[in-house]
Amino acid sequence: MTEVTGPAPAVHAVGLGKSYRRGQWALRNCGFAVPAGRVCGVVGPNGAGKSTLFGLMAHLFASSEGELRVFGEPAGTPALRARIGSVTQSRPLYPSFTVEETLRLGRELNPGWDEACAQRVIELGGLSPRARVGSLSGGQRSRVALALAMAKRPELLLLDEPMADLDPLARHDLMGLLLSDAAERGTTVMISSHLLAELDGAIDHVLLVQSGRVRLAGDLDEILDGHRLVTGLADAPRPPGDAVEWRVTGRQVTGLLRTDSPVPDAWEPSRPQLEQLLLGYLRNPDAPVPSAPSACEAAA
Ligand SMILES: Nc1ncnc2c1ncn2[C@@H]1O[C@H](COP(=O)(O)OP(=O)(O)OP(=O)(O)O)[C@@H](O)[C@H]1O
Repeated sequence: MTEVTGPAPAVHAVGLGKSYRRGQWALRNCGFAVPAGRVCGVVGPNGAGKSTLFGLMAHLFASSEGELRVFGEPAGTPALRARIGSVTQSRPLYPSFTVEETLRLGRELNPGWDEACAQRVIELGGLSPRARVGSLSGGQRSRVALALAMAKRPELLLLDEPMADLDPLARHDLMGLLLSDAAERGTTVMISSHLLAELDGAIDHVLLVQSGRVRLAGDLDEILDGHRLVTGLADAPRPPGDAVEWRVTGRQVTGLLRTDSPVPDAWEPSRPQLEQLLLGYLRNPDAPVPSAPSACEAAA
């Protein structure tokens, strides 16, 4: 269980689980807390349970067990609806509406609507306001979905692979806009992506979901500081610390260790990059994980 003191976290899960079919758990016994104002990257392989977690946070469906609180309130209360903006993987939009009509709907449904923000996101992509949503490309529809979610001015922005079908320049521009906007307003952002390099430098909190478990959760700097990437010769005695993985390349060995202690002189230590850390854990689903808040049972 995660003990949390001080102001309520933006998202707090305790023993959270979701089963779509009896006996099959998409998520099980997940515990984590994301403080308000953070940009949290949600990463993990296909089928890990990320979208399920986003669905629970947005209360698209209810959990099967455990507790999920958003800003201290149980997920799904009517009051939370106005405080959460969400882009789901399916990007549900009305295909017969034009871009302009879609934004008008957003404006009418959301009291805190920020028209300038919506227009900025749309114009950055050069979209015609009169284009029908059904005639847009996947990336253009993603942009409309993102404009709706951002212009709502939510306190928590849930973005499930929002940039997946955008071209590299559009991704770069929109990520910049999203991050500067979130920093200015103190918005909590939860964003999933398979592009780990894209998250590097953008997130300050991380949630690694694998096989329905949360394997790593916490402040990104603290997690990186708690690991060492070490390089040495294959026959050198291995340094102490829990090894996430060892990889041999010729006579050289590289290890990812869970330790913040100095390593013996025979080993060249460095702080891992985000991608190196996450790939290490993803390649080694049975590697030891840091104890406590994030620990959860394997999905059945
Ligand atoms: N509506 C559903 N009905 C039944 N099973 C589902 C449903 N949605 C997801 N699942 C199952 O739950 C598990 C987690 O799926 P989820 O979509 O949450 O993974 P994900 O991490 O978002 O994957 P991806 O990276 O491919 O988007 C998978 O085994 C999936 O088959």
